[in-house]
Amino acid sequence: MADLIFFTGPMDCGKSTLALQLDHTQRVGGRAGLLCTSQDRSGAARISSRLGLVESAVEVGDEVDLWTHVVHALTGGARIDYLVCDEAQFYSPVQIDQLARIVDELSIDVYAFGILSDFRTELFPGSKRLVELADRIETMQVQPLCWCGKRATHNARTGGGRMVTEGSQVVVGDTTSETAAAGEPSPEVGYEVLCRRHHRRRMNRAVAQATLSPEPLPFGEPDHA
Ligand SMILES: Nc1ncnc2c1ncn2[C@@H]1O[C@H](COP(=O)(O)OP(=O)(O)O)[C@@H](O)[C@H]1O
Ligand SMILES: Cc1cn([C@H]2C[C@H](O)[C@@H](COP(=O)(O)O)O2)c(=O)[nH]c1=O
Repeated sequence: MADLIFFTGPMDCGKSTLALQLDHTQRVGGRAGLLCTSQDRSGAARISSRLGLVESAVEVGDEVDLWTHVVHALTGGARIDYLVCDEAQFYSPVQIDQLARIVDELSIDVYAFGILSDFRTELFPGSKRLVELADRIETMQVQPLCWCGKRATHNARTGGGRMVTEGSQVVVGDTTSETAAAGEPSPEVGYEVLCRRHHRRRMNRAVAQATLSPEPLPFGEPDHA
């Protein structure tokens, strides 16, 4: 029996990497898949992981009917055993319903990957529908950390280095934690993953660095004896 599985976690936790690993493993095992994405950071119709893996994919724009697309492909002679759907938070609820229909009526597995909530902590409509319809929800094993060391559960949007709480739900962009940690200038719009406490306090890494007093330095060298 086919399944609709939603793999979710904050930005930068390895979703696209797992999507491509899963596709590779299934193909090596003799199954045929269809890769789909929506508004990948690379700007092209592809699934791209920060680890460097890249594969071309069907771009799921608003106008795409996933049910019709898959039925046309099958009647044209293609074999499809599974779908890998990255950036699924950007799919419309109607498209998520089409994915569920593909699972139930065509017995094709659908592996969807995406973030649950936006920079204001509100659910993306596509993710909400996935939570409602999925056979299973899988939480990612790699857990990014907030600057404080706690597990990062929330996505923050930054502008000029500070957290912003207003704006369009969709603004494609990348995480800036590495550039921030290296003291490089912040881009116009970036993202940073934070624990809930620091998301609520709007305290991202740059703000914390600017406002928190430095830890007192220990006296002398540590004693390793
Ligand atoms: N140089 C690196 N070495 C090892 N792992 C890395 C490196 N750069 C990025 N990663 C891993 O890649 C993950 C991001 O992968 P990606 O699939 O792009 O995430 P997502 O799709 O969830 O945003 C990071 O959490 C980290 O574990
Ligand atoms: C929080 C949030 C994110 N986005 C965008 C930014 C990225 O392009 C993707 C997430 O990609 P990832 O593979 O999970 O890193 O979503 C957005 O448009 N709006 C938001 O609020």
